[in-house]
Amino acid sequence: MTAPIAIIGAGIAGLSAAHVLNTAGHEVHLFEKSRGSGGRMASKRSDVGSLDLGAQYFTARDRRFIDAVNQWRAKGCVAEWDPALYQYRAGALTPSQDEQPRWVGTPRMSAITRAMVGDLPVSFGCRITEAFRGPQHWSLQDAEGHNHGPFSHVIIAIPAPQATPLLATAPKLAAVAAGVVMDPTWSAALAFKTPLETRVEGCFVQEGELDWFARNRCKPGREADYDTWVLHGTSAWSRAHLDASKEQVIEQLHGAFAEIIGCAVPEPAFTLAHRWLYARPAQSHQWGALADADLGIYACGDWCGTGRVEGAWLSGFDAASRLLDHLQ
Ligand SMILES: Cc1cc2nc3c(=O)[nH]c(=O)nc-3n(C[C@H](O)[C@H](O)[C@H](O)COP(=O)(O)OP(=O)(O)OC[C@H]3O[C@@H](n4cnc5c(N)ncnc54)[C@H](O)[C@@H]3O)c2cc1C
Ligand SMILES: NC(=O)C1=CN([C@@H]2O[C@H](COP(=O)(O)OP(=O)(O)OC[C@H]3O[C@@H](n4cnc5c(N)ncnc54)[C@H](OP(=O)(O)O)[C@@H]3O)[C@@H](O)[C@H]2O)CC=C1
Repeated sequence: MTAPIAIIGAGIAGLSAAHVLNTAGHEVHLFEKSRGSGGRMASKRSDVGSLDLGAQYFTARDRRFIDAVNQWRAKGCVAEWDPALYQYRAGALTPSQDEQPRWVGTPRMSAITRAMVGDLPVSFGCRITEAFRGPQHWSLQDAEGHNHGPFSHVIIAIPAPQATPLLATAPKLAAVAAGVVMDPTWSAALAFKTPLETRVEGCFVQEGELDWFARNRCKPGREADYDTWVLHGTSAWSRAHLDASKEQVIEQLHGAFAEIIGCAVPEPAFTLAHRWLYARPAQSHQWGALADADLGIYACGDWCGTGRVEGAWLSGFDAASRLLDHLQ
């Protein structure tokens, strides 16, 4: 019997790879350090409903990804989001509608990876710390010292700085991953009992602390008891405030939002902040995925491509396709 393929990371890249391999008849096993799937597409359940603190929406430009999005739409876990878009630049907030289709998971962003997991075997709450290559097979060690294996191949689908130590057996791949810089993003959520008197539903911000903010509850399927907003700091601001307290971050981003939004902003009934240490690669790459076919180890994730949801999905697809090619 052939040993299964190990996939480390149950974000969209790891699950995209798992789907390709599973469809081709291969047994896979996923390892995920968190309690649920999704990674940076996860949603936070809170007293004011679930909040998309990471990815806000995604676009689909590649035909293969468009096909996947259409399948998710048919299953009901994705819907189009057509917000009233604005931009803020040179001190002015102006409408900035465009024709670009934008997609979100429904009823929350995490619904997509939840559907992708389906019946696949996943070990949740299991952080892999080492990957060893024996004479024939791979084995993995987790943070509690447990061993997992044997596996025929390993796909590492986690952010580059976290992937680097797991690629120690393949020094060339490790060196490439080590050279990838990933920028942080501070995310804050505010919830108001009384809706803010504004038409804005999403805003690209081109100056100051903020990069983007959106009215979370206007996305399809979201709970609507509170008027919920998600605010993202720029990479530069987030890096400069990496060690700030959550209270300081909420205060500053709330203040910046109140300056821009152009209506009265009362004290929020609920707030939270989340720091994404490895939010996005500082620059795009065109690697697709990294592979050492002789060893049977692969690395993928948004950092191998465009640094977005589509890029992560395509990278997982590419890693799995290369593995299948190498098996032939
Ligand atoms: C604040 C923010 C806003 C964003 N906005 C958008 C947007 O609007 N549109 C867009 O297209 N993209 C956006 N992105 C980017 C998008 O979310 C990512 O490109 C994409 O989700 C990355 O997917 P991934 O599978 O490569 O990585 P991840 O989602 O990071 O998945 C990796 C998974 O591996 C797990 N893991 C890590 N280390 C280990 C380990 N050692 N062992 C086991 N498991 C491990 C993690 O818990 C995680 O679940 C945003 C990202 C952030 C942070
Ligand atoms: N914060 C993070 O860590 C992080 C944020 N990411 C953001 O994800 C979206 C997705 O990018 P994508 O290319 O899929 O979407 P768009 O085509 O909607 O946006 C791309 C950039 O183009 C500018 N833009 C697009 N539409 C408009 C508009 N109607 N009015 C004004 N500007 C628009 C905008 O860039 P600038 O603010 O002008 O620099 C968009 O950012 C995207 O927002 C990323 O920033 C991805 C990964 C991590």
